[in-house]
Amino acid sequence: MATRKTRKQKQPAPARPKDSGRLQELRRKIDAVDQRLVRLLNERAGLVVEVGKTKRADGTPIYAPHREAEVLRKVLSSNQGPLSERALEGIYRELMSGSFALEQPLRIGYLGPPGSNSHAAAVKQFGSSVDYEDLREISGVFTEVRRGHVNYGLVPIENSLGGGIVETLDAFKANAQHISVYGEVQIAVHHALLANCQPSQVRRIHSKPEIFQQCRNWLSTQYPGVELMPAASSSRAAQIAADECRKALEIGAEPGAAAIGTALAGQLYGLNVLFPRIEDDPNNITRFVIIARQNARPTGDDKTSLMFTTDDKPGALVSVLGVFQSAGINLSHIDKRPQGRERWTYTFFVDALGHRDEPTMVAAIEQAQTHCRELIVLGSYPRSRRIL
Ligand SMILES: O=C(O)C(=O)C[C@]1(C(=O)O)C=C[C@@H](O)C=C1
Repeated sequence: MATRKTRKQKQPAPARPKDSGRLQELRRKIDAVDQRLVRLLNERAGLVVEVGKTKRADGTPIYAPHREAEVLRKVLSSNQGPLSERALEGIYRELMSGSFALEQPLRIGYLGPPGSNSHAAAVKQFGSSVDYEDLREISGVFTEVRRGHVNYGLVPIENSLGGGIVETLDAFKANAQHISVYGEVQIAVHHALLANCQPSQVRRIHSKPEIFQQCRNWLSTQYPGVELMPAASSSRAAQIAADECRKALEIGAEPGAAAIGTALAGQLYGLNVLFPRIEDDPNNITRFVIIARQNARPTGDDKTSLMFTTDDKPGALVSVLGVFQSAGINLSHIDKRPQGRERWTYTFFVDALGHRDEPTMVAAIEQAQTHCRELIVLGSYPRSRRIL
């Protein structure tokens, strides 16, 4: 019997509700504004091209944090809304990222691989029009800046929960004569538990030691006794955990490896987010510094980072700090690392509010030096007040 082909009836496409006349009119207006915006953006870009020529002719650094701070201050203070400050700042950061491409392409080194918190901070600060180089160690970021293989580097310096990042402080000790702090960036940091197994199957968690510290309470409640494996960065930890899972599956074993890292690292290396936001403090912030081979100019709202070792005598540290107190200079950060050559002597790291070119700061540094074996100004740079 001949089968009768049932002919598919062509269904009429569901009627799309027509945009109202009002919506069409508003969109026409937006299109007209966009045309004006593009003209204005290119007028700005034309000026930036000229700035680039001038800078290249006289050797002025292309990235100018003091000028960026000024641009953002002026733009944000003239903003009457309804656009939020955050949205406007994001637009301007991306605009200035585009400026680098017009003036001279920039290369930024950070602690990788991609998907790390350093990567997130670098992209928030430098936008999408620069080149990035992911480096394996914090010390490697210093080396590459020093050698000129990258124009700038971005390294974590302290976390609001866990304190100082020892590798960065030690790298400053090793490179202080050649590297300047050129800027700072603060970002909100959220950690996720990433794995390819059920939560109850996790046997081993990889991450950066500082991150274990930032999730200490959560880990001790959820995973007491689980093996914590240190890695150079959280994104490296995600790569390692993903590799271990793959190998376990290949031999038919249970994939018990997990990592603590960003949700982006999970996506990049093929791990699921088992638990998001496991940091003990929901307002977890990490401060990064931008390192360079040049000094940043004053803006009127700056910080100066200093590194010093004191004389081995009672009250030496108090004397140094007292100099800043007497000068009315606020200190926003203090940290210490073993000095390395003599036991129980320390290298101190201090951030003072003000620029190294300001007369009160010049005098205070000179006076502080009299109480130190060695004092090095690591750099002055615009103070960052916003969390990106
Ligand atoms: O004014 C400069 O020095 C510029 O290079 C221009 C510009 C900008 O787009 O406004 C771009 C990059 C700098 O870091 C600062 C500002």
